[in-house]
Amino acid sequence: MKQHLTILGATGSIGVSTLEVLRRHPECYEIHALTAHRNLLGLARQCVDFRPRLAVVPEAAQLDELARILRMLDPHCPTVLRAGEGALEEVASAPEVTTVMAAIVGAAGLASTLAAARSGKKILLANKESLVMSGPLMMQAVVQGGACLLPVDSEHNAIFQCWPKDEGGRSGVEKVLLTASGGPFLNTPLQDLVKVTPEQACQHPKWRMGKKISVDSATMMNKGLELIEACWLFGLPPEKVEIVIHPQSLIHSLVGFIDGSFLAQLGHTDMRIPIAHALAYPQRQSSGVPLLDLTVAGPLTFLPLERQRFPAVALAEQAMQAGGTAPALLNAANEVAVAAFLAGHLNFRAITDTIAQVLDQLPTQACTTLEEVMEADRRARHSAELILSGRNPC
Ligand SMILES: NC(=O)C1=CN([C@@H]2O[C@H](COP(=O)(O)OP(=O)(O)OC[C@H]3O[C@@H](n4cnc5c(N)ncnc54)[C@H](OP(=O)(O)O)[C@@H]3O)[C@@H](O)[C@H]2O)C=CC1
Ligand SMILES: CC(=O)[C@@H](O)[C@H](O)COP(=O)(O)O
Ligand SMILES: [Mn+2]
Repeated sequence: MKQHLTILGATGSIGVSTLEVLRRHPECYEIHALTAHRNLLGLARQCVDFRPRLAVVPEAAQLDELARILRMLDPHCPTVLRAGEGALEEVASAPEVTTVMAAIVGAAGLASTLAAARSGKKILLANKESLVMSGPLMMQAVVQGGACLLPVDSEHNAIFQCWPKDEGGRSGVEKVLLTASGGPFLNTPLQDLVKVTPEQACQHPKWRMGKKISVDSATMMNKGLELIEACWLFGLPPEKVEIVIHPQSLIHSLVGFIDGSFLAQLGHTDMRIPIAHALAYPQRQSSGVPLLDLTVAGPLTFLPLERQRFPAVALAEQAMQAGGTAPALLNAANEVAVAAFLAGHLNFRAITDTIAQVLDQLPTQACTTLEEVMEADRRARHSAELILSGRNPC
């Protein structure tokens, strides 16, 4: 039976890789909807190529321009255009949709991912921020909605592939080893980190990704978010998730067992592998990526995490331990600080300093609803913006 897909964030790095995998298997997939934010030309081209039933943008004011571009590229394209926040949730939960690729970046993806969970979809989760912000709420929505949450993030997809398949689902697991490349500044002298540029921070040594996640990899907030993501996906306390630096990024993560075995997943640094895996699960399908030739891969090296260089990891661990709104505050402060860094308004080191200040200033509260999570998100953004504008937040 064909899967009917909505791709949230179709114009991004993950969205484009997803479409490349789908193109290989036209007999298996039908595209219900593609969504984008600013890249209207990219979205229109995808509509011409893939003929989704719907194309969605966040703002009604963008619709005329999108329609004009689409008419110019292909006057006969049958895709219907929609706009508005509600439209994202609608295409994530429509009854005819079986599968949702959650690949919007940041908190903007939360409501639509949650809608997919509540309506029982197969969710391919790239948008880690939505799970970080709303852990218990999202996991409860998955269970109550009868959804199937499959990790696409390369590390979590690797862990999922190595995870025991017994009934309870965790027999004999001692810990999880989350591999980290170390990012572009693994060997940069610490005193030089204040002057690194957004261009340098976005030059990830192993992966081509969107700008926000690239900066997160450089500060290693990406690994902090992934630690929280792993705790929710696999039901682990943070102390069972260990981060190890693996600069080659060929082992995507490992599961360690009480008998002394490690299971690891290896492959090229190409997101089509975890995307193809999650799409076809529990079957396998070709991704377009060949197997790694181990005789030419070179040595695989591992180093302990240098905590002084990457203070973001401790901030994420503290937020996970604190629970409640703390991970949402962490995520929102990070999004504001990364955007300020990318805009040239903040030095690289000040990203984590800003997040630490926000977490110090705002109390952690219990939260059980989407509205409470979004309120925490708003408070942290406000607080971070006041800090960045040099005013004293109250
Ligand atoms: N890239 C990768 O290899 C990996 C990414 N991830 C995660 O996947 C997610 C996507 O990352 P990536 O593809 O790199 O990011 P990109 O920046 O490349 O793409 C982001 C996508 O989200 C859309 N978008 C951005 N803001 C909004 C908004 N406010 N409302 C609706 N849509 C929006 C963008 O639209 P437009 O382009 O039209 O503006 C684009 O389609 C992130 O959560 C990231 O952490 C996880 C593992 C690996
Ligand atoms: C491809 C992927 O999953 C990214 O999250 C990647 O892991 C980033 O690399 P590092 O965060 O390890 O630098
Ligand atoms: Mn990852």
